Amino acid sequence: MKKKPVMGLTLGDATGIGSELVAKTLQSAEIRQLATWVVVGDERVFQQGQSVAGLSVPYQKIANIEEIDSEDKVYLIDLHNLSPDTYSLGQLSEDSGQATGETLTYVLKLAQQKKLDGVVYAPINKEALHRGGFHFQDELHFFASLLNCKEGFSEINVMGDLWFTRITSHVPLKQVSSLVTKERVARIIRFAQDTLTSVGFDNPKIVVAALNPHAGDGGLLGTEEIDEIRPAIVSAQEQGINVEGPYPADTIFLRLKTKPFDCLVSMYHDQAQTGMKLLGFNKGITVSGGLPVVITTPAHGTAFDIAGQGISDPGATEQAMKLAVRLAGF
Ligand SMILES: NC(=O)C1=CN([C@@H]2O[C@H](COP(=O)(O)OP(=O)(O)OC[C@H]3O[C@@H](n4cnc5c(N)ncnc54)[C@H](O)[C@@H]3O)[C@@H](O)[C@H]2O)C=CC1
Ligand SMILES: NCC(=O)COP(=O)(O)O
Repeated sequence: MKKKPVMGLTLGDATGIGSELVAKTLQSAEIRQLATWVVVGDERVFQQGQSVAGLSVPYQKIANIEEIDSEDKVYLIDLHNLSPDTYSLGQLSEDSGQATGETLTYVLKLAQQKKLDGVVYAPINKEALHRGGFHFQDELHFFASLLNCKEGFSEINVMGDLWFTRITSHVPLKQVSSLVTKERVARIIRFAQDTLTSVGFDNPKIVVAALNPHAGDGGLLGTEEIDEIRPAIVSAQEQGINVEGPYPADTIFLRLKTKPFDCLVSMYHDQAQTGMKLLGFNKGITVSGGLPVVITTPAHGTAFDIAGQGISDPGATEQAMKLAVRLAGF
């Protein structure tokens, strides 16, 4: 039995803060002893990250995963697919997006073959990934396609003991209302229940946000609560799920302060992400939930405005690494 998991760690979009974050996190002895970390990406990008962070990470370069000879080293698989001469930090690059997609493909295939116990990716840029030739609405759909998953997946955010998931995610706001259906709400409530149970929650308490101002005010301000959300909640309650709502979204974080819910189901991306990120920008994690491979990432993005300055906070990436190890069963 292995004492430590073998975890893939990608550098994210090279134009952002990803390689700097990877260098900073691997500087921590606590993080290094958690797993055998296998950095996958271009060595020159990794070196750029170390230089921006002002530190040097000891690692052993290997040609493939079979060359790992110790649980206690950091390894690098150099894909040699992106030279820092071809992009500028803080500026979107198609080349970098293409390398990001190639790197994630490589690392997910290793995980699919059980040669990695999980994957942590430093922040990527969705637009660059798309322009680089990976035509998916977001990385979750890209991962699902690579792993041959058609349904049953969704983003999950984790902030300490509080979990979040969403009825809609990376879609234009004008599509949200049509996607808030009874079936979808019921499915995501069930997804939240199953996810939290699988990580050890006993009878998790789930709260569901409304879509409209003041939960629609009896239909005056919108009818999705009456027609779609409430019936889905009632149906979930009848199946024994400990779920409440819909509650007005503008005060739902206040409710979380006074009543200890375990999971908030929101209707659209910014509804919960805004509050979640305010709770601790340096702690939030995103999990690609419902896939056969453990995949985590920090909840923040590529931060082009500070790329190359060495001031990025590695806290959320460290949390993503710790959670990935836990989800991998170690
Ligand atoms: N983990 C991932 O792969 C994620 C990727 N993204 C992608 O990142 C790109 C940029 O997204 P934005 O909405 O601009 O959000 P962002 O999170 O990149 O930046 C928002 C603000 O937070 C600051 N910030 C972010 N991370 C920080 C850190 N570790 N330390 C200090 N300050 C930090 C930035 O400087 C900026 O002012 C988009 O393409 C988005 O899709 C967004 C969230 C997660
Ligand atoms: N890459 C994960 C991701 O995009 C999650 O962040 P968010 O866009 O949902 O805030």
